[in-house]
This record gives sequence, C-alpha cells and structure tokens, in this order.
Amino acid sequence: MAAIELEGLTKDYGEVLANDDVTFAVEEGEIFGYLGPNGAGKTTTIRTLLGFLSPTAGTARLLGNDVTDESQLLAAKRRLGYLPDDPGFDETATGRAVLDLHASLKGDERSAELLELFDPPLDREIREYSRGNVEKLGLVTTFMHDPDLVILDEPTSGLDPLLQQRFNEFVRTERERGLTVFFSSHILSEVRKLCDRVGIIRDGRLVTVEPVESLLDRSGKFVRLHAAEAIPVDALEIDGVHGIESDTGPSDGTEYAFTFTGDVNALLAALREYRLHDLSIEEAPLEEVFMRFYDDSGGSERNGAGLAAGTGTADAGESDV
Ligand SMILES: Nc1ncnc2c1ncn2[C@@H]1O[C@H](COP(=O)(O)OP(=O)(O)OP(=O)(O)O)[C@@H](O)[C@H]1O
Repeated sequence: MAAIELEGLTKDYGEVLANDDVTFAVEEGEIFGYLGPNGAGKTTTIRTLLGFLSPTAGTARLLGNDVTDESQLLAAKRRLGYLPDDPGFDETATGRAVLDLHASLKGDERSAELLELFDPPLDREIREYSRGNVEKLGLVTTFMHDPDLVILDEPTSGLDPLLQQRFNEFVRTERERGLTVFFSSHILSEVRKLCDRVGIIRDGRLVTVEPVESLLDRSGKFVRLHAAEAIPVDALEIDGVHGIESDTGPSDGTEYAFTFTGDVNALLAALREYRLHDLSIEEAPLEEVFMRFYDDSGGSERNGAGLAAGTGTADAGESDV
C-alpha cells in the first residue's frame, strides 16, 4: 500500500485551477519532494490531503484512507505528522504550553529526545520566537507522537545551515525506521540532499515524477567563466552548452554564463587553451530547470499530461555530470 495516493486530483478555486488532474503515489518508507515555484499548487495538494479542502474532482488517500471520509481521515491523522508553512501557534502561549497542548491532542512519545536536536526556548512566548525557533518547535510537534508519515510544507526555510543538516540527518535516520516523508519545496538544493524521488508541479499540473538523480542529471550545471580575452563563438559550441550570455565589461576580460548539460571534462578540455581569471560550475537553479525542461511550449504539450513534456526532452542529453 502506498502512503499517499492521488488520483486525478483537481481543485478549482474558480479563478484558478490550482490542481489539475494530479496523479501520483508516494511509497511507504520513501522521502518524496514536491517541488514547484511559488503558486504552483503545492499547498493546495497538501491541504486537500489533510482534508482541509475538498477536491473538485479526483481522490486522495492517506495511508490507505480516503481523506473525504471523516472517520477514515481521522484514522489516518493519528499516524500523521504535519508541519504547515506557518504553524500558527498561539502567540501568547509559551513553547512549553504549545507542546503540552499537542501532547494532550495526539500523545507524546519522544519530545524529550527531539528537544535535544531541535531546541526552541520553551519558556518564552511564541511572539518572541524567531522564524527559526518557530520552525524548531514545529518540528518537535510534528514528530513527537512518532508518526508513520509526515507531511512538511517547506520545512527548512527558516533553519540555519547547521540545523538544516541536523534535520536532514534526523529524517534519514527516521526513514531507516520506516517513516515516509512528503515535503514541499521550491529549493532544488534542499531536495537533492534528502529525497529519493521528486514530483514537480507547475501551474497546477504535475510535469514529472522521477528519481532525484535523473532530475539533477538533466537539469545540468550553471557555468560562469571569466576569460582574460574574448573566446571565439565557435570554441564554445560544445555539446550541452545552452543559453550562453557574454559580457565584456569595463573591467579586464570577458565574462560568460551558460547552462551546461554535457560532459564537464569536454568543457574543460575546450577551455584549456584560453587564459581564465575564474571559473565556477554550480548546480542549476530550479528556475533554470523549469525554464529549460518544462517550459510551456504550446497548449497541446501542456495538456499532454506532463510526464511526456518532462522526460521526453530530447536535448536533455545523457549527461553524466
Ligand atoms: N483559497 C484560495 N482561493 C483562491 N485561489 C487560491 C486559494 N488558495 C490558493 N489559491 C491560488 O491557487 C494557486 C496555487 O496556490 P498554492 O498555495 O497551492 O501554491 P504553492 O505552490 O503552495 O505556492 P507557495 O510556494 O507560494 O506556497 C495560486 O495561484 C494561488 O493564488
């Protein structure tokens, strides 16, 4: 049985079709990232899964339970941890009072252990909390009843890098114990460290579901180079170079920026004969991935149920970068 199953899920707000025939499943024990730019429809899917919104069409199942059936939803929620984008804690309550409330609602099997990892100042009122502290308290409330499935809406956006790292390690360990994690994000680097698979949603439509490695392979790298002299155009006509931009500024030399989905060794070999001041090769930002591989190139492709538009992109290449 899948931990999460969506079948033709559609949510029409009237002016906006926020989820349009979304179908996918998250297997038990999987860490699944739900990616998309702002306004893509991630929160709508999550709120529907939690029974806060009723779908216009389609079905959603949590741990085998139909979320539109109240008693089934309740059964699923006992085994679920949920961390919303904004947990909405009572501003006048202390962190400890929030924990006590959550413990009385759903039980507390492991808050002591969690507080060693994520340590919000429990005696302070929530209104004095920084964004990071709210996030830490949110993580404790999400995991304290030892759920089988957690749904996290942009979980680490308020955490500093050290805590993000701690969160990642924690989630990986929990996965070993069988936990299923579904989390939304618009940050590819966050997702790549953690996820087994990703689903990408854009304008309400699912454009792909695939292992994170294949997404990264196809998304390529973002290359910037600063050459001492201008590089002839044909010298950069290498397999996998896309969208090259150059700038000969008032300073020394010429700067180039492009997305690269080819073999890095071939690129370095081609550049060897030019004198470079600087060279950086970074992971392509998610926005770039969207633009390159999932662009709206006509209504029929968009209506062609996403996956084809994503995985069928020929020039995405067999990159081993
Ligand atoms: N209650 C609502 N009524 C009308 N439109 C809504 C409502 N909630 C969301 N929308 C719209 O539906 C679309 C999807 O919104 P949603 O919040 O699901 O996206 P998201 O991917 O979670 O975005 P973000 O990353 O910014 O949180 C957006 O265009 C949003 O403006």
